[in-house]
Amino acid sequence: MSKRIGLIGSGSWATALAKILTDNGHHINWWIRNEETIRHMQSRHHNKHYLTSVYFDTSLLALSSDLRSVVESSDIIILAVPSAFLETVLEYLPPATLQQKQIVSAIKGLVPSTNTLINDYLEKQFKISPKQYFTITGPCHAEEVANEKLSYLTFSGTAIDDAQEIANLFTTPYLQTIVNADIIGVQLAAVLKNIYALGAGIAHGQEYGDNFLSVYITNCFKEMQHFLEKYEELAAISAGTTPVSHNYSASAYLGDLLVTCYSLHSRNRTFGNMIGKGYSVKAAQLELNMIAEGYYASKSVFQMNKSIGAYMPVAQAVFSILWEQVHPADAFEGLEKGFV
Ligand SMILES: NC(=O)C1=CN([C@@H]2O[C@H](COP(=O)(O)OP(=O)(O)OC[C@H]3O[C@@H](n4cnc5c(N)ncnc54)[C@H](O)[C@@H]3O)[C@@H](O)[C@H]2O)C=CC1
Ligand SMILES: O=C(CO)COP(=O)(O)O
Repeated sequence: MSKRIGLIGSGSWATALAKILTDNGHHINWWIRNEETIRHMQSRHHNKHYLTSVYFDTSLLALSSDLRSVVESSDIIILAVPSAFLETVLEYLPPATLQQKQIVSAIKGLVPSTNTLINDYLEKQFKISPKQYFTITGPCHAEEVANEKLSYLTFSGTAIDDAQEIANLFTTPYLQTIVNADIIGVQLAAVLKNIYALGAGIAHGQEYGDNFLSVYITNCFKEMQHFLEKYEELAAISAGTTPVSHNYSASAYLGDLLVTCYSLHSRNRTFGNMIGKGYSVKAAQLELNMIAEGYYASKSVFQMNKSIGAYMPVAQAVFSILWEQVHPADAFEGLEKGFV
């Protein structure tokens, strides 16, 4: 019997994932927070707020604002809400309801209140074991999925056969899937690239050009590797093992950094661009009306890095602009001389 799929969230990414799954003929139990969005989807067959051009075969959708019933009627639970809302969304869900389920995080962020990876949060709060946990990462903007532009997603899980089975649900003519066991590395790479893309937007807003941007991204990539190496060194010391290495040239690493820094679809880049042009954080958030994960991530990574001790001048500069009111021109001037 095929596994029942539950999707949690109704922003751009959840809507894109629902399109991919329903294009493959899969039925989805879909948790949508807002009853009005559900009614609109039922009567007009699309999400009135996100990816409005995507129309659904609603006979494949069981829409509900009751999270517990969606979870209880599904075997695979896909989390696709912004990291900042994850704790509130799951707040009243009894941990027992998630047992025996496969949990797939499509979130590119850390839990901001504790600066933890999603798998660590789920293990602590819901006793989700590493074998139950999977991630979806890779360079893929929801808007291009809506237009069926060929894209690649990476499915990671320590239970590699299960990760492959989950990836197969998503493989379509416009979506290729890649599978690996690297859940920690791909999550951290996704968190960091959001910070760097936000910084790329700031640089653009400050009127730096393409030449600078390429040097900026090169240095961000180095910084990402350095952070991950230090992170793995510490993890290995505490586990008494040898450090894990990552395939940094894979598309979930370099590819996602590039697309998010360059693409005009990127919310992080757009948000940064406004900051670079002089908007306040509040004004940029209101104007964007979507979530730029890099805003929260810059603070979480700054705090995490107090114990990791990686040399991260770019992430530090983005943090100082967003959270310490340092002027973008001053922060970027500080970076200019150090780039290689
Ligand atoms: N949009 C994209 O192309 C991609 C997004 N992602 C990741 O997917 C995750 C979700 O992002 P998007 O769907 O793009 O976000 P979005 O900005 O498109 O949607 C925001 C969602 O948050 C919900 N929301 C707003 N306030 C809330 C609250 N107080 N409590 C609970 N929910 C609330 C909104 O209803 C909406 O469903 C993020 O971690 C993002 O990094 C990953 C890959 C691609
Ligand atoms: O993760 C993404 C592309 O791979 C989406 O990035 P943004 O959140 O910046 O739009």
